[in-house]
Amino acid sequence: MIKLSTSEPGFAQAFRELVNARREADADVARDVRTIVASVRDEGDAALHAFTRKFDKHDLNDTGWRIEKADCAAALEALDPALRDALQLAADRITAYHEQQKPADSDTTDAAGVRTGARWQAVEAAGVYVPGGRAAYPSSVLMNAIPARVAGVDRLVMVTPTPNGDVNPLVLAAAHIAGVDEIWRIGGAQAIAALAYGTGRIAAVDVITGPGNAWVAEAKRQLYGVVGIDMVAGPSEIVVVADGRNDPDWIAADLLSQAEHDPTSQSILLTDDAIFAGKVAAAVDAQIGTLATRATARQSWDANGAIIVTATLDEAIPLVNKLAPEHLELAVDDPDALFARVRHAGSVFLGRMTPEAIGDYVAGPNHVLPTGRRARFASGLSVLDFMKRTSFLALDAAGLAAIGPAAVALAQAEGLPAHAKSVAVRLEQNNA
Ligand SMILES: NC(=O)c1ccc[n+]([C@@H]2O[C@H](COP(=O)([O-])OP(=O)(O)OC[C@H]3O[C@@H](n4cnc5c(N)ncnc54)[C@H](O)[C@@H]3O)[C@@H](O)[C@H]2O)c1
Ligand SMILES: N[C@H](CO)Cc1c[nH]c[nH+]1
Ligand SMILES: [Zn+2]
Repeated sequence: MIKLSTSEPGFAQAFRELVNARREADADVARDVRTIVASVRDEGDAALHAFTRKFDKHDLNDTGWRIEKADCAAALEALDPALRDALQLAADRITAYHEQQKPADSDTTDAAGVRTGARWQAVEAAGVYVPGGRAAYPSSVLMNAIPARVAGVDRLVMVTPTPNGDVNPLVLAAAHIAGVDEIWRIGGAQAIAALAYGTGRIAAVDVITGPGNAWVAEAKRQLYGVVGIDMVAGPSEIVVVADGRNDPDWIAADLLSQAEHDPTSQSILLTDDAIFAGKVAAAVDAQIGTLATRATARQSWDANGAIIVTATLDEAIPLVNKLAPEHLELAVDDPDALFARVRHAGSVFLGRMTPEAIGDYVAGPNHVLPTGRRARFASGLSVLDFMKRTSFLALDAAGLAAIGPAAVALAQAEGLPAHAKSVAVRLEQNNA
């Protein structure tokens, strides 16, 4: 963990280095992903079989390639009732939030008599990636699959690695609640390539969504264009802006909640209180050893964690905008005052009683969010990621007479006579 203070002379340079540090795909990951993607494209299921044996340590021919719907129904049935209720509460809240995102079609006729509009439709097939390497993510099943269902996707395919052949029943139960159609026991870059190109067993999809580690994120990036993607959602991140009136233990827990995801995760505290900063650092060290995930959290905190002391909390916000974090907590009395000045963040958690983890599971907004400063230009997963828009237009003779001559003039100026003619012939007939 690095400690910085805006009052120190070397701050600008040190902060630049923090912002520009590459935690995700390095050159080796990009190269390895290219090899994996090419193998799956050329060898299909044989490559999936080999990579699954290598990375997930099981033989798909023994464990089975697919998880059947009946297994998911049985997993839900067998679930501890409290967990079943928790999953259902999460699913209901996520559904309600995402229902509000459904876009409206438009169809208007303007003053020139020209009818224009747009019609939204779901993609036919969507593939959702549910991480499963270090931890199983039933919550990510709901966060991916529910928006797809709300959008109206016809075929919803889920891929998730099952390391050593072990299946997490909660993941299956969540898939049942969310209405997933197909589940394949594959992960990593090979799973993304299989969804993009299709293999003998797995039919290709139109869009792939979901978070994952560096190999998953890089595969999505490389395959964008062959297939649609939501965004690049890699290792988790959190920035907490907190004043000295917070309980250091609470803030330390918030920082560790994202550090425990991945050694390349990043947790950063910004505070205007140097004494509080020291207390949080001590609380992180005290708590880390108590976590079952301590090895991962320790690596993440040591390598990528930061505590930055600012002169005022106002001074923290431009720094937040440079970091463009996946998650931003504003643990202050008047979070809206700071929030008004936040331009770049995937999701913002307002006030002392809104820990980021509540958004990971049950609040309703999506937890699949842009990482690696991509919140500058990307947004969290939504119903729109599973839909596309077709525009349409209709003119009658009067409408064409009103705007056609301008089209002819522009076509001629572009040196495209066939364009000009296709409009002009109709205008001439109108005038005849
Ligand atoms: N941004 C978000 O919205 C969000 C949400 C949830 C989770 N996450 C992130 O998802 C990630 C989950 O990572 P995970 O590892 O637990 O699961 P994962 O499913 O993303 O990755 C596991 C797969 O990675 C591949 N892999 C592992 N080592 C490899 C290597 N050396 N070479 C090639 N491929 C390799 C394997 O194929 C394996 O199946 C974490 O980084 C977490 O922070 C992000
Ligand atoms: N924090 C992750 C997104 O970065 C999502 C998640 C799932 N489970 C726990 N957390
Ligand atoms: Zn999380």
